[in-house]
Amino acid sequence: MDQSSRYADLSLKESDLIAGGHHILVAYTMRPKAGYGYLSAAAHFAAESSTGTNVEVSTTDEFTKGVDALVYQIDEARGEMRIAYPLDLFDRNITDGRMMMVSFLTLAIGNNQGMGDIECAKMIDFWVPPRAIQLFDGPAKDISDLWRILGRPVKDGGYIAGTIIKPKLGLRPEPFARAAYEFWLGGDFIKNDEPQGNQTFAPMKKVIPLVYDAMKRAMDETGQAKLFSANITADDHYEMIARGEYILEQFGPDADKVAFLVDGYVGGPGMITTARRCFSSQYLHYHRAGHGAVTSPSSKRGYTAYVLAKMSRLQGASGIHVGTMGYGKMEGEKDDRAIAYIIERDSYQGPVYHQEWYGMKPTTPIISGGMNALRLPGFFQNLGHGNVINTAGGGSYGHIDSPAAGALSLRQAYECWKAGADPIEWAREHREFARAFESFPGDADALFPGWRDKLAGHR
Ligand SMILES: O=C(COP(=O)(O)O)[C@H](O)[C@H](O)COP(=O)(O)O
Ligand SMILES: [Mg+2]
Repeated sequence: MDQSSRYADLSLKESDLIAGGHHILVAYTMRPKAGYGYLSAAAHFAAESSTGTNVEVSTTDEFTKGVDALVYQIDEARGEMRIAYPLDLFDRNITDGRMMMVSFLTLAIGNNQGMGDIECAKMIDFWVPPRAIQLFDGPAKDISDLWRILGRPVKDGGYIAGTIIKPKLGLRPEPFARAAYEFWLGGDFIKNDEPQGNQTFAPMKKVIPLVYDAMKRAMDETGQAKLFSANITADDHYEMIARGEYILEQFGPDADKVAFLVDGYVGGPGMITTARRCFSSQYLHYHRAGHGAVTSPSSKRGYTAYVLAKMSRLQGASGIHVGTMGYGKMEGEKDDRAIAYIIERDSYQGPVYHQEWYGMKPTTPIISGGMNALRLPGFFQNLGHGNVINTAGGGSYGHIDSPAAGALSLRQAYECWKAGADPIEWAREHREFARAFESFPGDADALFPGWRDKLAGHR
């Protein structure tokens, strides 16, 4: 059945839809299966994503048609379509009338992901009107809160040197806390790796008091504040709250130095909102492990990493992983910069839509995955600034001198970029940075050919 007379209106102008502010606009790449026309497949997609199904139903009335999603633009040659979703389609809380991300996802990237006449469809951008910006929580805390705790300027407070406790699993409580202490002697921020929680060999109620003790000792030793991002991910929201409350109680007077990490892609929007609303005084760290299943450029379905990051700001993530833009170990490209810019700026032209955030707090880009001091100067050069959290697990615990030296090498790498200095020259004056060349010789050879000769006598 061709539904294009009802679910498509190619005379609609995007500028009018934006000026009206009554729709969420979504851009997809889409290919129909062989034998299906582009517009009729797109219209069926819009029907399944809003009011319709594959046949006409007798219960439809005139009001129903007013909340149809409408295909307003197609480009068959490029395989792209754009759909306008009326705001009224989206579910609202009974408690406070607010919008929820899960409703956006069930419509805009729900049943339409498995349709018989659609070969593949992937969301590449979306635009939310001012009213929807008002109705999503947005972040409660942002990087300025961390800078304040660290005693830095609250604007452009700069690079936060972080790590992930490694090995990923298999440390018992004492070695875990020791690993934390050793990094904090040189760095600012430690996160649980995303699967670390309450394993039987490292029970949270043993680990957390030891981590707090390690933090206090590191703060005494260095005279600096330290930050810990604790994983409270759990299927059951009561369990998440129990973990969060336990951790805050244990950190007592230093509870402001605790962030909560949530595995938000595998856990879903409900987990993020549980953390956002139950612990609105804590920095909310969105870990996106698993996202590659839908965001990878090799995946022709799902949504992009840009879309994931943009959604996380609406949901209220204080920070989200944005990849390493080709400088680390995970998939990524230099122009993944957009993923950082859309969450940290108040106004940004994305791949399709220009978004205004109307003062919604920013979400920090968290740079993680195979990073070390040698890879950082190029990374900052590409991004154009260093106001990020960087967590380097292997890059810290893989430093041949110590985790503290690993942490210092990261900070020195930031300072090298900030000074506009040549990394080899910088290494002559900065020992921990120089020793990163010895620690990661494969990277050193690839990034700084001839480094051995140039640094000879300075190591
Ligand atoms: O544990 C790590 C990195 O460890 P290491 O520093 O040892 O590589 C993170 O889970 C990934 O970086 C995910 O980040 P992203 O979602 O940005 O890819
Ligand atoms: Mg990890």
